[in-house]
Amino acid sequence: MRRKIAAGNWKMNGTGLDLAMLADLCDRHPAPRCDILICPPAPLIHRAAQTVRNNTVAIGAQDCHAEPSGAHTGDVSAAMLADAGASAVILGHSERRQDHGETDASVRAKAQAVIANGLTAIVCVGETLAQRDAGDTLDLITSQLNGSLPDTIAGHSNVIAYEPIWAIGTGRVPAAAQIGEVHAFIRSTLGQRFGPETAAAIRLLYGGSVKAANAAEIFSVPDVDGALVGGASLSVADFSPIVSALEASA
Ligand SMILES: O=C[C@H](O)COP(=O)(O)O
Repeated sequence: MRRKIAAGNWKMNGTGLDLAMLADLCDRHPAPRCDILICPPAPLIHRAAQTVRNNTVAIGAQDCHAEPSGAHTGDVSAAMLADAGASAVILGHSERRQDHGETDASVRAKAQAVIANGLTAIVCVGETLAQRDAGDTLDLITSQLNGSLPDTIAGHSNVIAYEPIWAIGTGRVPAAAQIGEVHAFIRSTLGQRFGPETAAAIRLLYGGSVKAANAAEIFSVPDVDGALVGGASLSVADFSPIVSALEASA
């Protein structure tokens, strides 16, 4: 049975003042029936991990370098993130693919580093509106999965987030049937490459304008094991109801 995940991606938002939200979140979900993960900006990871220490919320990062150390100014390694208290790393988010030219190959190298350091890799895939309108969604997802995932993975150490780019921060959400089609396709594609047992263990998250108002419907879709939430993860008032909706579906 896959344990569901409510993951928050703060993106480039938040300062130390915003960490109070984490204590509130822990208080509101003292014994959650799903994993709860918050990925703040890198400078906040250590303090965030201290804030939630021994509690119900895990802390993750939004990116890392593929190398363990060296002359890579401004970058941080997976080992450094683990040392700071992170237990997961988001990789290949469309904003990083767009803003920093990240490729499937670089995402794959980062995923290998993350898994080698005992962290959970959350690998993001998803199409643009033009790709969807052209009928290319499933081909694009296939090539992103093939290129971004290492050859050797364990189900429990990998999460895939399906984030249609046109749904991110726009308030537009695919129909439940569209989400279900892509998630079922991802599960089947993973099964062909890694075998049915591993594919059945990998958690598949949906991301893109998830809010309290639409969470229950999204979580009712087969093969949706949780959400990667952007804007609505910045406050307890917005995020806690999403966690509750996921707990209710678990
Ligand atoms: O990583 C999170 C996604 O990009 C979704 O962001 P959003 O919930 O603000 O649409």
